Amino acid sequence: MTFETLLKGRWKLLHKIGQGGFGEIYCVYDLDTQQKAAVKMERIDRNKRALRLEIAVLRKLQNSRFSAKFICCGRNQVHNYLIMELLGSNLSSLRKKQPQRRFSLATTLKLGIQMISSIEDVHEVGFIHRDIKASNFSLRIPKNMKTRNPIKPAYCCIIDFGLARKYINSEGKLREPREEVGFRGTARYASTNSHEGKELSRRDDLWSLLYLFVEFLEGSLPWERLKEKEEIYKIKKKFTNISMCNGLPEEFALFYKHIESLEYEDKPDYQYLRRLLNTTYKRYGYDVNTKYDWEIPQEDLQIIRKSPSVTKSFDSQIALTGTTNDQSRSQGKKLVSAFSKEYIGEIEKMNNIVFPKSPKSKRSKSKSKSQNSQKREKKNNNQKKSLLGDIVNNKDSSFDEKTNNVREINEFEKMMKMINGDEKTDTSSSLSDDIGKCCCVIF
Ligand SMILES: Nc1ncnc2c1ncn2[C@@H]1O[C@H](COP(=O)(O)OP(=O)(O)OP(=O)(O)O)[C@@H](O)[C@H]1O
Repeated sequence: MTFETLLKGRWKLLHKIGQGGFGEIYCVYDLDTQQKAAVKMERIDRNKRALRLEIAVLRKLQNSRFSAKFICCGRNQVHNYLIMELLGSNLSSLRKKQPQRRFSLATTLKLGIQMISSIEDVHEVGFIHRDIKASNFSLRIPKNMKTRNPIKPAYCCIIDFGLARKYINSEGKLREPREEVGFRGTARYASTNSHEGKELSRRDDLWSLLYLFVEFLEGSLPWERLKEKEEIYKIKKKFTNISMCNGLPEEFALFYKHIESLEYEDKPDYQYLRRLLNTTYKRYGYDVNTKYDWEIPQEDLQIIRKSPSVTKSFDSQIALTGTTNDQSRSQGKKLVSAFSKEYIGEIEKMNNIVFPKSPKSKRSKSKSKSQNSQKREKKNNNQKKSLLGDIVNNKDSSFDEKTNNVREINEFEKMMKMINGDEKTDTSSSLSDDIGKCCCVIF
């Protein structure tokens, strides 16, 4: 290492825990208190300096439950550095470790409520974060939550203020928006205002948060595979409307409506947004005992891992928590991922490409069938099964008498041909496959 490994003669550098565009994060050991901490280091010779701003914001946030504790800052020959409370995993890496890379509804809501509060606290001290994304939220290590202070520190903390901007002046008044502003933030989560070079305000942090919720619940964002800002913008623009909340509990649409109604100067109603998530949480039967996904034992997680959508994750939570509320169960069924399918099609169209279909998309396709069509399919399959039974038992029965469905007749004729050896059996449409499908539906 090119820098001294003992900072201020007290903090010993242990190992690297993070790397971002602005600096490197290391775990350090405090020789005085024998506690671990985190240090963010920024090279002095860097053109862009962000650490100073970061330190300023972090210091202002010291009364917030949702911020890492500031310890000290300093500088050596090579680096400026900030020493702060050591936090745990960030939400991006946690999500990626979950089955299908998504959080359950319960975990999303629990985190979401804290994330709203953490953003509110940043706004309260006069800054907009401008880079809201999952890797900028980290969990507090549980032992750091023990405190004599009556206000218990929160579990989820907001970090990284390198792109923050003051939106109020020294008199506490809103700063005039600039005419033209360069893009700020991370393309995947940036609001459309940011793509359009507009001055960002409090509402834009919440737009990014809404994208994050969709990503948490769906496992990805519709523009996930796009790299170019302009392309991401085109898709966002097309779909940044209420339909992005399709398949999510209706409170997310209300969340959407609220932030959509906000102008540059408006203060968001954070309390209302928290209440929305809290209402969803209760409506689905979750309570204080509902665990975060990473607290659920591996064997129980297997149930969730098998599930193709949020609906199933939700059902698994019910199974795990023992809640048998029929109403909330049926509401949970509404949580289907119509959203992603719609977007993937659009991205393919715009870019003239076809993404390989994953098993998941096939599953969600079948899942999106309405109950009626599922019933119809079951009835048809029953007919098919009884017909097959008739064939096997050599009963004299004509398919026309059983059903008028032309598709079924075609399938039946195909089967007859195969039985009579007129048509080659292939893996895509074999009689055994058809029988297999019938069995799947019936058993
Ligand atoms: N106090 C902390 N304790 C533990 N880990 C931390 C701490 N601060 C940051 N990290 C980890 O380091 C990663 C990068 O930190 P941070 O986002 O502050 O750096 P950055 O250079 O601004 O990153 P980016 O360019 O991605 O915005 C975080 O995602 C987090 O996992």
